[in-house]
Amino acid sequence: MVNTVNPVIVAIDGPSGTGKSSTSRAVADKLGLRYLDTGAMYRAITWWMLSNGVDVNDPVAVADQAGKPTLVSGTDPTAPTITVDGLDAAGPIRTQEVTAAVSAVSAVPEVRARLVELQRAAVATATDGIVVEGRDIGTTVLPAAGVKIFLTASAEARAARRSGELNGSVSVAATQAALIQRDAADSSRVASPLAKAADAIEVDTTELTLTQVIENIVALVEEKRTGS
Ligand SMILES: Nc1ncnc2c1ncn2[C@@H]1O[C@H](COP(=O)(O)OP(=O)(O)OP(=O)(O)O)[C@@H](O)[C@H]1O
Ligand SMILES: Nc1ccn([C@@H]2O[C@H](COP(=O)(O)O)[C@@H](O)[C@H]2O)c(=O)n1
Repeated sequence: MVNTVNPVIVAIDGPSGTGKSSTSRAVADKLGLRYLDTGAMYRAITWWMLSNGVDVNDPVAVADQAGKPTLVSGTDPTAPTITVDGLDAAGPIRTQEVTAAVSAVSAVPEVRARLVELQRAAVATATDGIVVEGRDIGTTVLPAAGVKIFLTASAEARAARRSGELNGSVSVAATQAALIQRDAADSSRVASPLAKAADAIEVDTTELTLTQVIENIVALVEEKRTGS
C-alpha cells in the first residue's frame, strides 16, 4: 500500500554531468513529487555576485553579500523556475562565466548556510514529497531523506554527453577537463563538499540509458513508499 502519511524525500547527489537534473525531473514528474535543483540556486547567487561587481574569488566579499539577493525556486518538475530579485535567472545562470565561477562562490560557508536554509524551507512546503538534487543533499541538507542516490559516470561519458548538448562547439577534451576541475573543487572544499552519504545507493550511469536510470530510481522510490 502506498504510504500517503509521510511524504517521500529523495536526495540525488553526484558529480557534474552524471544525469542528476534529467533524472530528478523525470522521477519527480512520474511520481507526482516536487523537484528542487540546488545547483541552480548556487548558480543564481553566483550570477548575482558577478552582476553586482563582487569579486567571486574573495570569500570575505562573497560572504559579506551572501544575504542580499532574494532567490525563489519554482518546484514544478515540468517547468522548474528560478528568480533572483524578481528577475528570471534561468538563462543567465547557464553561461560559461557562471559555470567557471560557481565553485568558488559555493565554497563560502555563509553562501551555503543561506541556501541550505532556503532548500530546507522548500522541502518543508512539499507536502506530497520532493526530489532534491545537488552535491551535499544526502550528507548535509537532508540527512534523514528516505531515499538517497549517488549518481556516477565515467569522465569520458559525462564529457561526451555535455559536448553533445553544446553541438560540438567545445571539444570533448576541453569539456572533460572543465568537468574534472569543477568536481575537484567541489569535492575538496571544507564546507559540505560533494560526497556520497554512507547510506546512499550508488548508481553508475555510464552504460545505462537515461530511461534505464529513471526506471531504476522510480523502482527504488516505489519500494520505499510501499515498504516492500
Ligand atoms: N544515462 C544517460 N545516458 C545518456 N545521456 C544522459 C544520461 N543521463 C543524462 N544524460 C545527458 O547528459 C547531459 C547531462 O545531464 P544532466 O544535466 O542531467 O546532468 P547533471 O548531473 O545534472 O549535471 P550538472 O551537475 O553539471 O548540472 C544531458 O544532456 C542529459 O540529457
Ligand atoms: N548542493 C549543491 C549543488 C550545487 N553546488 C555547486 O553548484 C555548482 C553548479 O551545480 P550544477 O548541478 O548546476 O552543475 C556545482 O559545481 C557546485 O559548485 C553545491 O555546492 N552544492
